[in-house]
Amino acid sequence: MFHYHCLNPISQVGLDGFSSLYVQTDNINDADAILVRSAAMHDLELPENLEAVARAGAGVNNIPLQKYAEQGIVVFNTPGANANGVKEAVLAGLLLASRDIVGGINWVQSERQNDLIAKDAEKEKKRFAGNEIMGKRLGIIGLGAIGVLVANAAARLGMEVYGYDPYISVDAAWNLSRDIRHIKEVDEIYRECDYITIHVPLMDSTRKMINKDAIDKMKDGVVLLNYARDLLVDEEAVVDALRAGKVKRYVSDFPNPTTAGAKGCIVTPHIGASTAESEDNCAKMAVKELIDYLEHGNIHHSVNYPECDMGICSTVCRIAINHRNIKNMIGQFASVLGEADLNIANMANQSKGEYAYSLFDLDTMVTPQVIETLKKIDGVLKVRVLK
Ligand SMILES: NC(=O)C1=CN([C@@H]2O[C@H](COP(=O)(O)OP(=O)(O)OC[C@H]3O[C@@H](n4cnc5c(N)ncnc54)[C@H](O)[C@@H]3O)[C@@H](O)[C@H]2O)C=CC1
Ligand SMILES: O=C(O)C(=O)COP(=O)(O)O
Repeated sequence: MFHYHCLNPISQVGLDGFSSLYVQTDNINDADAILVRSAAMHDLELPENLEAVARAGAGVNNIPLQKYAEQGIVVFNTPGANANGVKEAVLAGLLLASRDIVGGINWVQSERQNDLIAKDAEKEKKRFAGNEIMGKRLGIIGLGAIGVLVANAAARLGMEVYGYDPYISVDAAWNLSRDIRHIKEVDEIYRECDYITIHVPLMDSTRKMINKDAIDKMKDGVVLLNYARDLLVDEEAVVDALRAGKVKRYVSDFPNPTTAGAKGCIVTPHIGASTAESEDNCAKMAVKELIDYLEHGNIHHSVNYPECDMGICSTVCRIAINHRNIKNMIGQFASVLGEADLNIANMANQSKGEYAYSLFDLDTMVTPQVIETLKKIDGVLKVRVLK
């Protein structure tokens, strides 16, 4: 029996993927697994039995990945599962920044008692006039799951799309329309584009990457869109640039005291992935990842441990070991198992950065003493026995 705890509301369609082996608990301290969306986990006291965390979404800046890896806790996310939801929100952002749709709607609301509204609308509408996006140049920084969808959709709407991503994955490159211009220096995006949208993860290396220097290089009247994370942008600098007329509009999905209400900012309350479809997709993928890890020890889409898959165990038992990526670990595991007269039928070992993961399928049941010996090896962070 496994217990899971939800730190945020998680779509029931996804949770229905858990079998009767799983019970939802309100007490986080009972949890073997946690499902989370954007709740901040940095200061959270960790439950003792916690094996895994699944982020039903893409961004993992709310989770202390290294600290969890140190404790052998595998953190998953759900790559691409909410990308279409965000893509559609970005398309809305492009249009909201180009046409004063919100101003127009507000005017109609304010005039709702006016019997002459139809006639007055024809007089007033020039105040809400805008421009079209067709033919304009859109720069996309970050061509992952979301950036690629935005690029292809914008190209289909007639925009000239420039894409920049020095670390683009092979899959993303295959999915990118051939109409997208491959940009190798981000400055070219700053220099040439009428609209710039950012789709990179928040990490130390990307924090405030859109700063005053970058804005100074941009075209006058540029529109910036940020559906990724507010901390990627120096928003004080953006507000100054809006005041100076350098930036025309800043569209963001992350309200904070700097941007909420600031002139020229169009801010939504982090709703990029808040669609029924995205919420269901993320929850379904997260639940699948947890089940495969808790029951079979397989790791898919982890952000702090390597991919590792040995399918379903067809021998007597499987041992899963989370450990440091240092030399002679496999040698030590094999000698402990050999000395205990246990034959390794199948094994896998994968590493990612400082951490590694090993699976051993054995022909005989392992004893608690052998598990204790494995746990004592320097560099071992967690040992589990699975059937
Ligand atoms: N507003 C919302 O509700 C949502 C926001 N997000 C945010 O969007 C971000 C991106 O999401 P996905 O596209 O799904 O992630 P992804 O991991 O598929 O793509 C990120 C891309 O950024 C690229 N990248 C990393 N550093 C870069 C740099 N310095 N310059 C250019 N490219 C760089 C990577 O190579 C990768 O291709 C997430 O990390 C999250 O913060 C994601 C989903 C929903
Ligand atoms: O997936 C992401 O990175 C998001 O920002 C979506 O966050 P949410 O699940 O809507 O709280």
